[in-house]
Amino acid sequence: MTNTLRSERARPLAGAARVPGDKSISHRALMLGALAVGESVVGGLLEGDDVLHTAACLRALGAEVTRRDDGTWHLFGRGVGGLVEPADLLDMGNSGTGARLMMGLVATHPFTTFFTGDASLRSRPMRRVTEPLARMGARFVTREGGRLPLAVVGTAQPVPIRYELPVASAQVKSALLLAGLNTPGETTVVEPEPTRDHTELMLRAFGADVRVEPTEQGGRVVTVTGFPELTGRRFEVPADPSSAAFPAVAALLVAGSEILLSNVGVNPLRTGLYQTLREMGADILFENEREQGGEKVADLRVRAGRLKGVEVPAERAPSMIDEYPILAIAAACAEGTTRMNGLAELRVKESDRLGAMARGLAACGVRVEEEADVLIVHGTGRPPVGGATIASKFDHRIAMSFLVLGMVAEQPVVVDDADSIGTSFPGFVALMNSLGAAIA
Ligand SMILES: O=C(O)C1=C[C@@H](OP(=O)(O)O)[C@@H](O)[C@H](O)C1
Ligand SMILES: C=C(OP(=O)(O)O)C(=O)O
Repeated sequence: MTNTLRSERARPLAGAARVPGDKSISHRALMLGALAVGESVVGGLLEGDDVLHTAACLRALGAEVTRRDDGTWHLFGRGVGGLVEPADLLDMGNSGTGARLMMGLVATHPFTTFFTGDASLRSRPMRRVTEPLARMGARFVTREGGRLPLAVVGTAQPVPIRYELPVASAQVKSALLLAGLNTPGETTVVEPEPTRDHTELMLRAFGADVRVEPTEQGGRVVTVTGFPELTGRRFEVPADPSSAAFPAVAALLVAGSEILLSNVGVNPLRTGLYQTLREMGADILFENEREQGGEKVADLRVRAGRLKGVEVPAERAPSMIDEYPILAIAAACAEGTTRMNGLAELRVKESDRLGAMARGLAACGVRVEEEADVLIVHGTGRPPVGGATIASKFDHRIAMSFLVLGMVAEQPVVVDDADSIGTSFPGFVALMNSLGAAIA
């Protein structure tokens, strides 16, 4: 049976909440803990399905990964190059990050690994990682289109490469840096625009030598030196700014709201949504800004207010790539037109998010235009009609975005299958309802 959810008009949102741990950082903390020598302890880990799949895969690769009753995760790693051949397929579930980073990890180990995932992940492009990893010496057996299921035949004699990313992707960059750990010499990735740098920051914290230099065109050159001695450490995962986006936008849209979201990661390469919302006139404060384990965090205070449409430049996409669905909801309630540029990558996420937002908003009475890589939303400054049932296509961000729309729309919004929310935001419904939503 599918888990249908219905979101009705909310009362003004009030109170404080802490959204779950950052998904990107959680994957990386487990992976580096599995490569480090000695014990690593991770607090605040996201216990969503995507990250739990990564934990299970690392166990299959020989690392000791356990959860204690106090909620901390304890890892005893195998040392760089010490992973062992898994006895079965690795199922990455719904997770593009898990699949692509893990493929990098095993590509420079001398054994064979078989990867699969759910229907959504099996439709996503993998050539973007197999192509550069093949240059390092790994071989791949893939289906038509280079999609999962696929086999990685890892190389015993990896060669370091310098690779220019054709698309800005933190996942591809990270896959290559992780492959570079068990490779002699220096592995270099050139990114056309800066993307989230959690891998670089965490590699350094675990003891690796990582150099980052700007390019003249505004990109970055990232270099990792092979065979570092990674040492186990304690790590506290901040709350996920991509998850905080849902209660934050809900509080902006429901009149009379004021909420506080604590301990949210505000790495500048992740905060494009908050910058855009401020340009739309939103009242969002980053209070008590501080640093935690090499990452910036803050408490977000959000107050409701009127928003106006804006143009979002394509260069901002990497810093808010997962936030366009919820931004489109804010745009639908704003006064005037919002034009979001440079969205080609949205077509290859858990679903075609550009198409899904355009169709869902139109069904809720919003005037939208969809181009190949542009979404244009015409807001009227009044709440949309709503009243539609949205096909979420097992995409967590589509499901959560339309449940937020239901909180302000004239008529309730129904999401046909909300199980996907557990991939990134377990406890979403309870948290939103504790603030004032009516989702059931
Ligand atoms: O590196 C990461 O943790 C992520 C990178 C982004 O993907 P791309 O690298 O495909 O842009 C993002 O969409 C994903 O949710 C998480
Ligand atoms: C795109 C996302 O994740 P992934 O690529 O890891 O599946 C996301 O969380 O929005």
